Order: sequence, then structure tokens, then C-alpha cells
Amino acid sequence: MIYTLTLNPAVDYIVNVSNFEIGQVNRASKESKFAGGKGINVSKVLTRLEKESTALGFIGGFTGQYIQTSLDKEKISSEFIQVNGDTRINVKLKTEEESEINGISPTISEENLSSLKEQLGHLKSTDVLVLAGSVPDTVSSSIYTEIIDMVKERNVKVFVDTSGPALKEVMKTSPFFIKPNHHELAELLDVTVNTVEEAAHFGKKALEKWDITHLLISMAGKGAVYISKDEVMHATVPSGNVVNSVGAGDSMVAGFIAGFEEGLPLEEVLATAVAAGSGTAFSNGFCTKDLVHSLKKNIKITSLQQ
Ligand SMILES: Nc1ncnc2c1ncn2[C@@H]1O[C@H](COP(=O)(O)OP(=O)(O)OP(=O)(O)O)[C@@H](O)[C@H]1O
Ligand SMILES: O=P(O)(O)OC[C@@]1(O)O[C@H](CO)[C@@H](O)[C@@H]1O
Repeated sequence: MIYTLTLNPAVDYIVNVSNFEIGQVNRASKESKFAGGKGINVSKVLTRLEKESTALGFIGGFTGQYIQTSLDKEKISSEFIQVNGDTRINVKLKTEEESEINGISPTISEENLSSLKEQLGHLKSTDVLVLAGSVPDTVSSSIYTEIIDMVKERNVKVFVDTSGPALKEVMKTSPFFIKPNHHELAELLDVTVNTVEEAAHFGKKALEKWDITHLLISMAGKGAVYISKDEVMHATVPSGNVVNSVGAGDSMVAGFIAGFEEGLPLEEVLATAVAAGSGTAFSNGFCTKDLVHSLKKNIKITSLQQ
């Protein structure tokens, strides 16, 4: 079973405002609400790619109930732990530019954390665990490291998509898979990464510094760079009209896992990952399986290995 863990889920409120003016009453021209948070998005896209998963994490209050109901409607299995307080609301404001306000997590108690560890204690070597998104303020930034160390003893494959201090901590655990975007890779190494060549160069440096099995660097419209000890590859993006960037990175992680678990050749795994990311970027909401299949044909994979 693939388990996705979202420590900090959210109701995503996506609102379009034309001619937005700070300090004025602005009226929305379009709005939508989604059950969000990175792990939950990975579960949604896995479902679309016909891969079963179970969503884990902390939810609470009326917003938590909304998330539970949405996942039930989409027939996504979940085993959330109930917390006191409301799951956060994340505002994605679409004006001429996109701005985001990500809300505050409810308090996660020691008891909540013990319940999570108890759940994770049941994972087996055939299971996959996806750790995605931010760590709530009331939880130590070393939580992902603790979880990885805990499940590693049972050979569970762990895929991580996080940023900031939590990502820094994860690097010490010999991660199996991480997907920073190029800004997150730059922050990790305290360098600047703008081009595909720089991503490949600094990605290789990251592999020299830390024991990473699969490093996937997403670069928005510039595609993605994949690095392992044997391969350095670049995938282009298919052309299309970008209407939504929320969840594009999570879709990419889901695409990679889906292809990897199917045992596809690495080039095809990478193409599935990028097609899922771009498919979501081109959709209102998330990519579909058909869209991923058709976009895959227009993705070029080249080896950057000398
Ligand atoms: N302009 C674009 N054109 C085509 N595909 C895109 C574009 N922007 C994003 N994508 C797709 O989404 C993937 C992930 O994008 P990005 O690097 O922005 O991830 P991210 O920063 O983790 O995203 P987010 O946090 O917004 O989900 C890209 O590798 C690509 O497949
Ligand atoms: O605050 P975090 O946990 O880093 O990111 C949360 C979030 O921005 O990520 C998803 C898109 O990737 C959204 O569904 C959600 O609102």
C-alpha cells in the first residue's frame, strides 16, 4: 500500500480577482475550494492514475470535516487522526500575479503524535510512505527524520517533498527520494540555481554531499532534472496553457511514484512525473490519466551525463 502523510493539510481557497487593489474592497470573479495539502494532493493524483493509496495526517474542526468528506467522495481511503482546532485554510490569490497565504496549523499534541507513530508502526517492507508538505509549528522539524529512521528498519520506501529546516534534516537520513524545486535545492546548498545546467551541476554536488538515491529537481516551465548515482537526465515540459500551478509539484511526485511502482524504465517514470505535473498545471484542479498519457508523448528526455 502507498501511504501519504500530510501533517499540515489545508482547505485550499483559490480566488481570482481582476484588477486587485490593496486597501480596497475587491470582488472575486471566480473561486473554488479543494481539500489540499501536499500528501493529500499526491493521493488524489495517484487515484487518477489508478493507484490505490491511504491518506494519513491530522485533521480537525469544520475544515477537517470538509477534507474528510471530499476524500470520501473521491473514494480515496484515509485514516486521519482528529486534532483539536480547525485545519488551516490556504488562500491562493490569482490576480495578474499569483500570491499565496498559507494558514496556521492547529496544535498537534504529544498524544496526536503518539497515535501517528502507532499507525506508522504497522507499515511493512512492501509499503511506500510519502512525506509531503510543511511541518506544523507545534511539531519538531526533525519529525520526518524520526519517521524515516523508524520505518527504515522495515525497509519501507520513503518519498519526501518538503522544504526549509525539515528538508535540511531529511538530508541526514540517506533519503530514498526527494523532490525539491530548483529554489529549494538552491536554498539547501546556499547557491543560485536558474538553469537546467546549474540544476544538474548542483544536483550532482548534493549527491556528493548526501546519500540520496533519487533526486528529482522540478523547474516549473523548464521541466525537471533527475539525478541518481548512475544517471543525470533532463525532461522538457509539453507545451500547453498554464491555468493552475497549485499541486503541480505534488502531481509530479505522484506521477513518479506511479511509474516507479509499475516498474517502468526510468525515462518513462520521469516522463510520467513531468506529464502529471504539467497535466495539473494545464487543468482547473488536477490532471487526469488520459491527459497524462497524451502529454507524455510530447516530453523529451535527454541524458546530461558526460
Ligand atoms: N509553465 C509550465 N509549463 C508546463 N509545465 C509546468 C509549468 N509549470 C509547472 N509545470 C509542471 O509542474 C511541475 C512542477 O512544477 P514546479 O517546479 O513549479 O513545482 P513546485 O514548486 O513543487 O510546485 P507547487 O509547489 O506549485 O506544486 C514541473 O516540473 C512541470 O511538469
Ligand atoms: O504549507 P505547505 O504544507 O508547504 O504547502 C501547502 C500547499 O500550498 O501545498 C499544496 C500545493 O503543493 C496545496 O494544496 C497547499 O495549500
